[in-house]
Amino acid sequence: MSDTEFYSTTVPRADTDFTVPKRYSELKMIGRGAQGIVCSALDTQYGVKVAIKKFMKPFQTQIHAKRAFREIKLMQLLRHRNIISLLNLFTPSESIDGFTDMYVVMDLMDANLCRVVNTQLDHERVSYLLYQVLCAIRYMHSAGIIHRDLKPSNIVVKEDCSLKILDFGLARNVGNFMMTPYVVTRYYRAPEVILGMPYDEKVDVWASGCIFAELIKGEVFFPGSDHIDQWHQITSVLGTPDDTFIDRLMDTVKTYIRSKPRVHRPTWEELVPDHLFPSGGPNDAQRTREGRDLMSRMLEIDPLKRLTIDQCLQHPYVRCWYRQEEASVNCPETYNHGIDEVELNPEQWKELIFSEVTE
Ligand SMILES: O=C(Nc1cccc(-c2n[nH]c3ccc(-c4nc[nH]n4)cc23)c1)c1ccco1
Repeated sequence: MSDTEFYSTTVPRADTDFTVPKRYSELKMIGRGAQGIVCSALDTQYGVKVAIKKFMKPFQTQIHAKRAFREIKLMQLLRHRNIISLLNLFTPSESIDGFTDMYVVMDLMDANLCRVVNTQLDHERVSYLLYQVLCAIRYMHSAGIIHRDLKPSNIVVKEDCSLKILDFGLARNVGNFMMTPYVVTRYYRAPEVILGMPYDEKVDVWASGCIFAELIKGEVFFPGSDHIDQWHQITSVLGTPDDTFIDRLMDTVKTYIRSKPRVHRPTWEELVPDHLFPSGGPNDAQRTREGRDLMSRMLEIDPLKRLTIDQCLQHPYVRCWYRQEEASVNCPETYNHGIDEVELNPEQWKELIFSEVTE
């Protein structure tokens, strides 16, 4: 197998050790994801800092295996400055019999967007962060991928305000059933997903709009406690949608919504008043008007009325950042969703993932 020299090191605070090639040193724990533990490290071969994520027995269950395999395939397929990239992939196991752990090496960023949403950001930073989210999502759509689970915890940033999307959301046919103790965050789920309607790329525009509103408001815009409450939050803030949308719903849902008292539609000046936006800059008043306008067109309950990603990128609030190489570049290949539908047993997943890691 590989002629790489490995060494084992216990990472402070992490309840597991990392067995990695000697080129990686100074491992420090930085986070714990649903699939495994993440460390920062120094890649002495290039003199750069990297993030290393350890997947423990990624083939143990169908859900873990499918998600791990999909994540690797997508990181290999998607090459965009606003999407986390795969720098290295390895396992210390010499043979498939001993194969247990897999390690993924990625760009190291400075923080999760969760850490940033409740800080006071000026229009320049807010619009630049939003622009980068839109570029990443547009690029994923060009590869035939709809994220469906975009949220601040899946986004990482650097001091210079550069941003990368961390993961690739949910596979098409996977519901949001997860046995792990992690709570599924639904605050960013589009109305059509909550109401079980057919959905398309517009679901990612909704999520981006929710993240934008959170950056401005400093707190979650639609904090639903569960599925039904998520719908209540949305309608209590935006008002009951008009009949053109409700008529397209399934009868049971239509009856339910019509059974509720109609909520009046507030103005967007009432929803996000000026004082929530950055002020004090020379053209902040103009930027606030542009920002509120874009937000209102992203957070349209009816996906048919909601802006497309390309229309968002052309909006004055973010158009100032527009550059072809990131805002209109397309992924040269489309993702083969067949991978998401394949059902394998743990032994088959183990072989498939091992071959992917060692090829
Ligand atoms: O904490 C620091 N950085 C930090 C903070 C939060 C995320 C990342 C991060 N960068 N790259 C990644 C790739 C994957 C993940 C991931 N988290 C779950 N799953 N995957 C996370 C990252 C990095 C730090 C301290 C000193 C210098 O940086």
